[in-house]
Amino acid sequence: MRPGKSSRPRTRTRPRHEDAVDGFVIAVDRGRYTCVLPDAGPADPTVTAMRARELGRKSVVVGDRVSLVGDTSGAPGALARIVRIAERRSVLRRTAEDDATTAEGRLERVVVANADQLVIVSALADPPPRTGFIDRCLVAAYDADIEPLLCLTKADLAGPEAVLGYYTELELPYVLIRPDSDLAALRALLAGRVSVLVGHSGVGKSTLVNRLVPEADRAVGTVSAIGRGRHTSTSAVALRLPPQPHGSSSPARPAPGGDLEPPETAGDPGWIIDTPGVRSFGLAHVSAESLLHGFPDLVEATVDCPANCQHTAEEADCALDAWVAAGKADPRRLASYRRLLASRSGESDPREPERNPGDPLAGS
Ligand SMILES: Nc1nc2c(ncn2[C@@H]2O[C@H](COP(=O)(O)OP(=O)(O)OP(=O)(O)O)[C@@H](O)[C@H]2O)c(=O)[nH]1
Ligand SMILES: [Zn+2]
Repeated sequence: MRPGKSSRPRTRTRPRHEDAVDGFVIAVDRGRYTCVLPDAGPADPTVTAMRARELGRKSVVVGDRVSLVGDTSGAPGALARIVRIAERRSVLRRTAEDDATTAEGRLERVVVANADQLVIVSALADPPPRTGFIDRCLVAAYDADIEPLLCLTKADLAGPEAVLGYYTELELPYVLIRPDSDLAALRALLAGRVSVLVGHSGVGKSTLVNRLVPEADRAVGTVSAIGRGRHTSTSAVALRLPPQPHGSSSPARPAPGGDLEPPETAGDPGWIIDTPGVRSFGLAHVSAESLLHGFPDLVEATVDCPANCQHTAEEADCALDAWVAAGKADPRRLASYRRLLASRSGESDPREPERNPGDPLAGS
């Protein structure tokens, strides 16, 4: 051993990567991972990386915090290697279907790692809001331990009363978006956080993303694409929100939906993750118990249920029926919960066309 050199043992087969740098995965495309380094500004190059073999079968998804070795210069053609994935703060999952007894239902996908917030984008008209879809998203959010935010678009076409009435008991935070609305309240709720946007085709998600991040240039009214003129993709992509002029990123007014205070963010405008391929949230990975947590307005009732109550309509003594009959929750909420319960056990529901697997880019 040469003096002056580190005495730490080095194995030839497993380098320890103490020189690794931190990266944040912003896009995944055919085995190539686009990462940003923590101190990089918007103008700095991104780093393209591949997985190191030592990761085994662990998948790397958008939102992952990783350790990078190799060429992290971001120069054209440079390729780094991902050697570690940091422990995830949250994991947003979906299955292709609801029924865990089918092959598709068992195919569980991690959509995004480390998100703080799930922004459920729903139009108030054209297409009409689908509370079944929103309820699904809420289940996925609570299951992943991610805070939901209801983002109601096309507020110029219809009022939010019906949707908000349905969620009265939940005190869901929400924002209303119209073409001319100033996005300060939404930006305040996005600041300092990583927020995932989900929504059906046509709800105005791409329009909203383009307003929030003009340089993202997401295709509007057609299939969504990553970047300018590139192939279309169904995978998620993280976009850095632009810094706001001083003062406007933390308005004094709270979100109209509740008492949610914007977090103290030291000027970090946050990140949004667009998910063009996610048109539905199959919930086969969510236990019946966790499913109920997507319905906090119903949870309390179930303490009066008989032991092992499945809470289905067939359960004669399920306390949920009395709870709703007594006016303590909206009957439509119970119906929605039971629809999800039923679809998990393989019963199809004609009222929920979003469950039909198909081409997610078909725009239907
Ligand atoms: N009236 C009204 N129309 C809107 C609003 N936001 C978006 N639109 C229109 O709604 C249509 C769909 O918008 P998109 O942004 O493409 O919707 P999307 O959710 O991204 O749907 P995909 O492109 O299929 O992913 C477009 O014609 C938009 O111009 C809004 O706030 N009000
Ligand atoms: Zn019950």
